[in-house]
Amino acid sequence: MKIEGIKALRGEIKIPGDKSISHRAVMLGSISKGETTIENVLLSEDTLRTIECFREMGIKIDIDGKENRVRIQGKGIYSLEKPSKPLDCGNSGTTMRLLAGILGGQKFSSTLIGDDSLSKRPMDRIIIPLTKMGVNIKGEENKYPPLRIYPSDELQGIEYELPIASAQVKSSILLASIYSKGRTKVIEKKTTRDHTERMLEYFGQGEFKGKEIYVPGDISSASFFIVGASIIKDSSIVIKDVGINPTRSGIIDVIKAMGGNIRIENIRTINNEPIGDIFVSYSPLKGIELDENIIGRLIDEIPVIAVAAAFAEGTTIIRNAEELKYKETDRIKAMVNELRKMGADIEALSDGLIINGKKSLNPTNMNTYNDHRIAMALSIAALNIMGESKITDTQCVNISYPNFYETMWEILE
Ligand SMILES: O=C(O)C1=C[C@@H](OP(=O)(O)O)[C@@H](O)[C@H](O)C1
Ligand SMILES: C=C(OP(=O)(O)O)C(=O)O
Repeated sequence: MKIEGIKALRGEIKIPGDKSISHRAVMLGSISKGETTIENVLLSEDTLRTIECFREMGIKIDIDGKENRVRIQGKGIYSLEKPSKPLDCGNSGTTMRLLAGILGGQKFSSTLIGDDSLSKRPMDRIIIPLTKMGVNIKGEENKYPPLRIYPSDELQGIEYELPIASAQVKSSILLASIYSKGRTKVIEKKTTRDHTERMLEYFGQGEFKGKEIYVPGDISSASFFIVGASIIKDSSIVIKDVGINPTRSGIIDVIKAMGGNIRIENIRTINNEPIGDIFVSYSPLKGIELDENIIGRLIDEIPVIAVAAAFAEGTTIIRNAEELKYKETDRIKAMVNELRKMGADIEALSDGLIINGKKSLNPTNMNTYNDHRIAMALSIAALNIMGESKITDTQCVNISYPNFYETMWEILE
């Protein structure tokens, strides 16, 4: 992909549906009774993996790609059928970790596999609490995929304090608790996204009934354009219908604290999730130190926050973000390597980054490490650099945002 520096980002855009909410809607729809319709669902490689896994287990799911709509014919929490082959989660950590919670309560054996990247990501974080609940789950070296899950006696609710801030671990436990006897309580010291809690409430207690769901635009996908419009002079954009759940909106707080020009209008709630329109325009940014409690509210936005920091005046410090090492790639290492190629002053910490901003950076050749967030963050940096940058392997944007480049071309001037 060749990207040249541009004058501005201008216009009104709509962002595809939230990835986390789309996964959860497909999962809960598949174990509910009756029809669930999901509007504005994200149809990307990751969410299609979740859909395929439930189809493998006998759930009828119709996809209308033109309308971004999915219809699920659910038959209840015990209606899943034994899959005839391993369930392939591809690149998607959310699919593997959340699905393991549901599969733990089934009366059949199953295996969860993933691609090279997912196969290196830690699963002991779910194996440990699920095992405490009575789930019979095994990983390679007790830690890595494939995960093998065997039927077990009735599961027991647990009280569990999350040792790491992870919505995927929390959600895996909550989904297993649907199949458990007694109460489950998950304690988190640091805020992580609460979409599972909100959606469980929306589907109702006891037996889940099929529902209509509208998925808000993904604030993580919006963040690339929020940063782009903040750093590229003369930019002014509107991003319609974005999810602004407070457990996800750390990016807005950070850009505001850096001196960004950003406001939210038309705030309303749809199926238990807040949504609004985000207005962003260019404003000179200054470096800040991120509060440790905000990290869970913007974990996937750190690569693009690093880009904002690279062009800001002064120093930005990000700590308590060791989790970045366990994503699709080591995102600390990837951002340091690639931003340095552009001439940025950036240093890796064991749990974060220190970035001294510069007025301008240089065009160069960059790698994405096949990580969608790295690809999109670097693309935004390239838009703010005079001359032509080249980025290899940008097809990985299909993991979370298949139309990313189309939208980008649409609004650049
Ligand atoms: O629950 C979710 O949908 C997600 C939680 C986060 O992962 P962790 O729970 O591993 O932090 C995030 O990075 C991922 O993109 C989606
Ligand atoms: C880490 C991510 O997703 P997952 O964990 O589902 O692979 C992400 O989308 O940035």
